[in-house]
Amino acid sequence: MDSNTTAVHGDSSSSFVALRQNLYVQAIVTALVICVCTRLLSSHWFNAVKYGRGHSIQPPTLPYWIPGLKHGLSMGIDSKKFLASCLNKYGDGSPFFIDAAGQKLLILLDPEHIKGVLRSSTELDPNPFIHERILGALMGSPQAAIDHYKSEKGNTDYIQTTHIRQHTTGSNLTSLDKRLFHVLKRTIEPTLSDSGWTDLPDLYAFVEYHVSFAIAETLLGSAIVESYPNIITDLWIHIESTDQFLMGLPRFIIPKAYAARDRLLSHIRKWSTKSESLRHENAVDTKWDPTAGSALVQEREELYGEMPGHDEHGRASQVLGLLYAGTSLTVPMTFWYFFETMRDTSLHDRILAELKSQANVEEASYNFMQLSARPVFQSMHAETTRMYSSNLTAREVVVPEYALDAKYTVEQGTTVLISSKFAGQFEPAWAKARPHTVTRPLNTFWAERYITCGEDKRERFSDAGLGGSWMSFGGGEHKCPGRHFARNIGIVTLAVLMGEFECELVDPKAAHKMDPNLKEKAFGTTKPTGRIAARIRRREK
Ligand code: HEM
Repeated sequence: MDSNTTAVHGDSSSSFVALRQNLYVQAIVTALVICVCTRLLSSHWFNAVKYGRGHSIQPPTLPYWIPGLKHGLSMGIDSKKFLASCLNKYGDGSPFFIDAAGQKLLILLDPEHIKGVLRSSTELDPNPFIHERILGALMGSPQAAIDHYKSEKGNTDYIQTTHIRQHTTGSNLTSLDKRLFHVLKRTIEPTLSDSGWTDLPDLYAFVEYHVSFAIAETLLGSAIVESYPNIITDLWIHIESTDQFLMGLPRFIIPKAYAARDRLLSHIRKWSTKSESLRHENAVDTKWDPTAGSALVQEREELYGEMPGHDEHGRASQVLGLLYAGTSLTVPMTFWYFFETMRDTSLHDRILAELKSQANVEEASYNFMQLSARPVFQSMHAETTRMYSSNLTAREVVVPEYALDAKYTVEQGTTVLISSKFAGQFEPAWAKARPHTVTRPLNTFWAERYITCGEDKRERFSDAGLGGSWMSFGGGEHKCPGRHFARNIGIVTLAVLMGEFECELVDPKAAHKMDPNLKEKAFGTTKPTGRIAARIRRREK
């Protein structure tokens, strides 16, 4: 080969490489131009709808960069953070859509819109989301059970909500409180050293384990928690995988989450079958039984057992649903309820005095009914859930059109989402509804935010006027039926950790540094950002 040929080959190959590079560059530039134009156009549409006049129009969709996919990529990468960043940037009260590749989600923050939506249970229904996503995708209910919930005869939601409410109020609640108190005390006791303090290197993990265990045993009985030592670990793997299950991710992407759920469902199925045969033999204590559990779950098993699609598989998913509902938000709330009390010396002393005033020495317990009526416990619990409970309330529009206000209307099939944490931090609405509540900024914990004083100078708890702003338990017909139990779980935990034991932070200043950024995620468990060291001992009486 002569040098000329080599030169020609060299020239042509380098110009080919240059051409190819040029094509890549062109493709990248074209994609960038398309994205920038899409962003400019979608911003223009967004502003035109948001600031323009109109009647019966759809709320605007947030600006996006990628045509077709729109917000799909950001939602897929981290929906909790993406939703929070949208609310931080565009959360001035105007409704807006997020469009994840065609799946449109309407985000509300204005309390007037929120109240309207929660009141309109005929037009906006949580059940389509609950049946398909929560009971189907998250709890693994069999299709036959889901078909029954969706059928015209399936008024299961009403039945279960009424039933839970009945079992978590009045004297039934007192029985649950007492059981919980004894289980919590019993499980913590053997972990303490015989003399002096016991170190707790991670206070959150300590509270998470013991409170979850106490709730599980109170609801389901002692047999299942004893025969399945990893129940709490598996439960929290399942809870922490909620958004992946809801997105419908398959088993090969989240194998650990599916394995944990499989184990939970399999143990619950065995438990359910055993409980059923004991109940049929009339061999259970119907108030609370070590194997069959609380009256609440015994009756619930009977109720579901009579419904189509509810063999042990259908029932097990429902039991998992109850265990999940009873722990996923309650346990982190209980941690913050206790932690906020511990780190404020005057609040700590006040709460301890209240606990002592309701101690029942003969029964070695407390009058939880009285404690739960005390304004400070109620207000503190409302404040804890306002700040730390990070849940989304969901509704689906089930009528052809729903008018949010004079300007905006949404179509059938629209999913509406409300973030309790962002509603709880939306200062203009709080200031307008109850100016006194913003005497201290909403990004700080104020135990007495909901306490009012009447003419008789008596303190009262009041959430009047705050519907749509403080909505940690949702609202309307579907308002959380377990909310009284949730509050009392907090009170029982204070009675055990403060009244029966003494607990203190090793380094309160270091603990403050573990405070999470509350506006970083729109939903998901709110935990401290690192381990909080504490110590515990028996209280001298
Ligand atoms: C601090 C703890 C808790 C919080 C923040 C909480 C919050 C909520 C919220 C926001 C809803 C949706 C309400 C709506 O759509 O309007 C809900 C529903 C529900 N909660 Fe709770 N909850 C807690 C504890 C509990 C407990 C302890 C139980 C039961 C033992 C429970 C059982 C339920 C059930 C069954 C529903 C579904 C109601 C329905 O579909 O109509 N929750 N909860």
